[in-house]
Amino acid sequence: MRIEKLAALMEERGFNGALISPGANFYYLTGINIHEAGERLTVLAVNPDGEYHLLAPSLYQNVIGDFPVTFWRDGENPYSKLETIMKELGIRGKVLIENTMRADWLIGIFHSRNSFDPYPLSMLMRELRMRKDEEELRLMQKAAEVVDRVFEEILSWDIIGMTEKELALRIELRIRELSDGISFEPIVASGENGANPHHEPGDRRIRKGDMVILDYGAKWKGYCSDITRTVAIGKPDEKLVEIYEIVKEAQENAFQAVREGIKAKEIDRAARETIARAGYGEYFTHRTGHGLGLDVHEEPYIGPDGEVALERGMTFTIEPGIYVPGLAGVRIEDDVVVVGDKGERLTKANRELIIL
Ligand SMILES: CSCC[C@H](N)C(=O)N1CCC[C@H]1C(=O)O
Repeated sequence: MRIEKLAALMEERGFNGALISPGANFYYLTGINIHEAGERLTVLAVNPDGEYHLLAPSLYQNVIGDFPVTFWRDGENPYSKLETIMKELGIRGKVLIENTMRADWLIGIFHSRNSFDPYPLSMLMRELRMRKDEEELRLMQKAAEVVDRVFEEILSWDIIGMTEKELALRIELRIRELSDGISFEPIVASGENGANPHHEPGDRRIRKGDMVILDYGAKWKGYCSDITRTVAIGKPDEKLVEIYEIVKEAQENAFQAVREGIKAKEIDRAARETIARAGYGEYFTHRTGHGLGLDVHEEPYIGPDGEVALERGMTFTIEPGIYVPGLAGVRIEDDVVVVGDKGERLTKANRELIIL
């Protein structure tokens, strides 16, 4: 069981407990999906002996099932109940805290039981979650198939004249129809807006001569996919074709570098050197990729500082880009898994320059 694996690591590293709020780690450890806990305190407490107990709001009574739990009702003070749970499990001293726990919960916990020294839970969870097992890979493959299918469908839509917002909404709707939901809000960046890698779709209408970056992802039973393709609207300018081909080559070179044992930064280097050699180094303004799983951004990060040595079952994106202010952006992204002496693409949509 995953909670036992966490407890064993806690014991080995000298931690006396862990406090885990809803999110990817909580779901990974319990299989329970707490949707929208919001301000209502919800915490899983685990000790190094492998004992655990959940504190949850009573409105989740019908979601939690057969799990050791104390419920609290609106109007009660949940912090004193959590204090009791922590005392019973002997949680004090070096305690791991979910990195994304809300600050108001943290403050409440500190005030009711301040006898602990906090450490980020990610220190241990990254070791458990970075390598995916067969079942996780199967779910990630399903999430990847959804985004490949959506790309095929986009190619048949009449997108000239649509605003970025309209196209993003249509992509989101289609992802939601085919999967358990989006892994992040789709990015549609047309023309000069493409120079912002995280552009928020706006009212600009897609028109002839544009390069359009489409970056979106689906979720399948919690697991994420994340794909980017850049398409041309009408015959593109020669410079844009040149940029497209450089990004495609950088993405391929990084993919070819994937193998067990190599450090993440070597994958980044393969992409970065390709773009720098072509004279566009200053226009590649982000890391080459990021780990992918229950979170859309997780370890291992594929950047110039990536010291993680790749292992079989690790999953991440490879997504170099070139962003020229005032002109356009091009990014090509696939989801990849390490399978031994090579990588395998989970996303397989056409990477050639497509002119719509
Ligand atoms: C979660 S929003 C961004 C999704 C996108 N695919 C992405 O991860 N990136 C776009 C530019 C770089 C990269 C990132 O590291 O944010």
